[in-house]
Amino acid sequence: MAGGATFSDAKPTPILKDELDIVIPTIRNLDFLEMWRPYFEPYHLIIVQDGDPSRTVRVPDGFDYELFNRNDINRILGPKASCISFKDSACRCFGYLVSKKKYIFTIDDDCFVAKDPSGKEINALEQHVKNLLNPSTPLFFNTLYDPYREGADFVRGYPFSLREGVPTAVSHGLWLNIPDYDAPTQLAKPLERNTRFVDAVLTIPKGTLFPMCGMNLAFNRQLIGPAMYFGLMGDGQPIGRYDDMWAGWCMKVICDHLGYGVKTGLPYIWHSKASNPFVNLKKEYNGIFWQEELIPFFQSAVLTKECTTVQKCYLELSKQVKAKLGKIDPYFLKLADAMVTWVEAWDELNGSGENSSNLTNDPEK
Ligand SMILES: O=c1ccn([C@@H]2O[C@H](COP(=O)(O)OP(=O)(O)O[C@H]3O[C@@H](CO)[C@H](O)[C@H]3O)[C@@H](O)[C@H]2O)c(=O)[nH]1
Ligand SMILES: [Mn+2]
Repeated sequence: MAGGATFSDAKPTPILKDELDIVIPTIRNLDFLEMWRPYFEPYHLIIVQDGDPSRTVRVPDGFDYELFNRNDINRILGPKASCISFKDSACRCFGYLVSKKKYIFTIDDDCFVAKDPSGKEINALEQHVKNLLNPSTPLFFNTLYDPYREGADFVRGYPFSLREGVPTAVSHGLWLNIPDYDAPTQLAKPLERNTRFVDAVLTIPKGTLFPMCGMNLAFNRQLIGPAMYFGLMGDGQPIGRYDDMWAGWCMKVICDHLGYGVKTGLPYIWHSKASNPFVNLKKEYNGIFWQEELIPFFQSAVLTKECTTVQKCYLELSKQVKAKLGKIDPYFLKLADAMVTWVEAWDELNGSGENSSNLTNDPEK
């Protein structure tokens, strides 16, 4: 062909390369990154080292990262460090605080690259970005799942007035192999593994809460960052393994109020490690019965029209936590205060977000 097209052999720039940070909480070495290298190497990592700050975390060569241990958290936040959990994966939210990027992907260090039924490796980061850059449909359920996906669309009867969708704030990925079961379920079904790959992304309808798991999660930090506080857990706290749940409930109430969407489904990661169910039972047991009162609280939480920014919504929620949940346990009074401290720390490091209510509805902007 005369003058045939020429193709440079330059690799395409990884999507959102300079707009996304990968946040990893860890008490281990990070050899797991070797498997993720093709997907993560172009991105900046924020490693939050939990536990003993004098321990050295081994990070494979070639990654661009910042590492923060407890000494760094205390140095950067001063007294406000009290809102960041110690000896619990909830510490990861410090990474959201110090990031300067528009998007966050957080992943646990026992999560590996999964394969789809065809045997192809799943680029979890790429799928999360697709989920975040495409709108959500929380106001009317599309029975053919994600209408913005290649080869799908809105089905007959779907109102055209709603087909623009709303900006997506959170993309909640799932897990093959070890599913995110609570301790009682883990104890009852120790050998159960999740082998079911469901090729779907769903928007969680407005007004519906869900159990958000933090091990394979991405979000638009600019839209919803101040709400992604992983509640006080671990050392000195009467509850554990409910940090991500707490964040998910607060976040969803605020997304519903501000008109943002939350998706769940693809991408899958391979969760390799079943943590000890007996240890988990000790951590979770308060949460297992407290949640029977927490869920109705969030289901009935009302945010007024004065709540025009995420911070204002979050501070209003913390007031309601203090007023209505303190009777369950004094822990919730401490948690309500920690929620305020988190917003203060967020505003100190990132500005008050007064203009965040003027965010465009264009998920690209
Ligand atoms: O004290 C700690 C314990 C762990 N980490 C880091 O946090 C993640 C998760 O740790 P792990 O995989 O051991 O914990 P899981 O029982 O699988 O639970 C996690 O998965 C979700 C719930 O199922 C939720 O994300 C976690 O609770 C790893 O990166 C550890 O290194 C920590 O920082 N501090
Ligand atoms: Mn795990």
